[in-house]
Amino acid sequence: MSIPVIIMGAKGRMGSTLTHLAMESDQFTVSGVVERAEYSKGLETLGCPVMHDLAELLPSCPGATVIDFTAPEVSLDSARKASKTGNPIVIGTTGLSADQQAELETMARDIPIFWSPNMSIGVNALVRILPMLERILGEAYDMEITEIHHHHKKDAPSGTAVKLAQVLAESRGWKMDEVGNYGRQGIIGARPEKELGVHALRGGDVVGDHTVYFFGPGERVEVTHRAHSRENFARGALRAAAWLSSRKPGRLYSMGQLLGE
Ligand SMILES: NC(=O)C1=CN([C@@H]2O[C@H](COP(=O)(O)OP(=O)(O)OC[C@H]3O[C@@H](n4cnc5c(N)ncnc54)[C@H](OP(=O)(O)O)[C@@H]3O)[C@@H](O)[C@H]2O)C=CC1
Ligand SMILES: O=C(O)C1=N[C@H](C(=O)O)C[C@H](O)C1
Repeated sequence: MSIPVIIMGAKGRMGSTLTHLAMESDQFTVSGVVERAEYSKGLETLGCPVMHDLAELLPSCPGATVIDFTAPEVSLDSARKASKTGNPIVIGTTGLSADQQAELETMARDIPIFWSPNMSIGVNALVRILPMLERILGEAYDMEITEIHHHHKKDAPSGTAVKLAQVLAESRGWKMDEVGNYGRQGIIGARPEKELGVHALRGGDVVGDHTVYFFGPGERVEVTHRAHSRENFARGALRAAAWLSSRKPGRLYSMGQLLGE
C-alpha cells in the first residue's frame, strides 16, 4: 500500500529533492505540495495539487504525512495545522528555539511527530558511537566540532552540530549551556579544560560536513561525516514518514527510535 505524503516548501533544496524522490517511488503517493504563491511557478507540472497554505490541503488528505524542511516558524505552523486534522508530520528543519522545540514536544502528545536535525543514517550512526569514543578516550581529550555548509544556510551552528555537541557533553556529564564555545577571537587565554568548541564554516555549495575532534596528549582522533548529496537526507525523511505512519502519538520521535535505540 502506498503511503500518502504532503511536501512543504516544494521549491526548496530539500523540498524539491523530497518531491522528486517520493514521486519516483512506488512506496509513496504525493497527495499535494505547498509553496509560497510567488515561488510556486512550474510546480503545476508535478501533476498533484499545489497549494499555498497547508490548511487548504489537509482536509482532503486524511492520514497523509506532512514532510516539512522549511524554516522554524513555518514548521511550527505546519505542526499546529496538522494537530487540528490529526495528520502525522516529519520535520527536518533546524534552528528551532528552545520554546519551539518544547511546543513540538507538547503537540507530539496528540499527533505523531518526528523531528531530526539530520536524517542521514551516517550521522545517526555517529551519534550512536560518539559516547563510546568519549568514554574510551576520557577527559584528557579536548573535544571540538566543526561544520561546513553552503553559503545559503541560514542557521548556525547546524542542527547536527548542536546534536553532536549535546551527545558529547552529556557523555561527559557536562551541560552545553555551561561549556559551549561558539567561535574564538582576540586574546582569549588558554583553553579551559571544561569547554566544548563548536565552529561553523560557510561557503559555496557544500551539502554538509561535520567533524568531531578529540585532541589528546600526542595524538588526535577525527571523526568526519560528509554528505555528498541531499538525497540521503530525503531518503531518511521518507523512511521516517513510512515509519511514522504506523506510530501512535505520545512522544516526539527521532532517528534514535527509528533505528532502534
Ligand atoms: N534534517 C535534515 O536532515 C536536514 C535539514 N535541513 C534543514 O531544512 C531546512 C530547509 O533547508 P533547505 O531546503 O536547504 O532550505 P530552502 O531555503 O532551500 O528551502 C526552504 C523552502 O521552504 C519554503 N517556504 C518558506 N516559507 C514557506 C511557507 N510559508 N509555506 C511554504 N513554503 C515555505 C521556502 O520558500 P522561499 O524560498 O520562498 O523562502 C523554500 O522553498 C533548514 O532548516 C535546513 O537546516 C536541510 C537538509 C537536511
Ligand atoms: O541546511 C542544510 O543544508 C543542512 N542542515 C542540517 C543541519 O543544520 O544540521 C543537516 C545537514 O547538515 C544539511
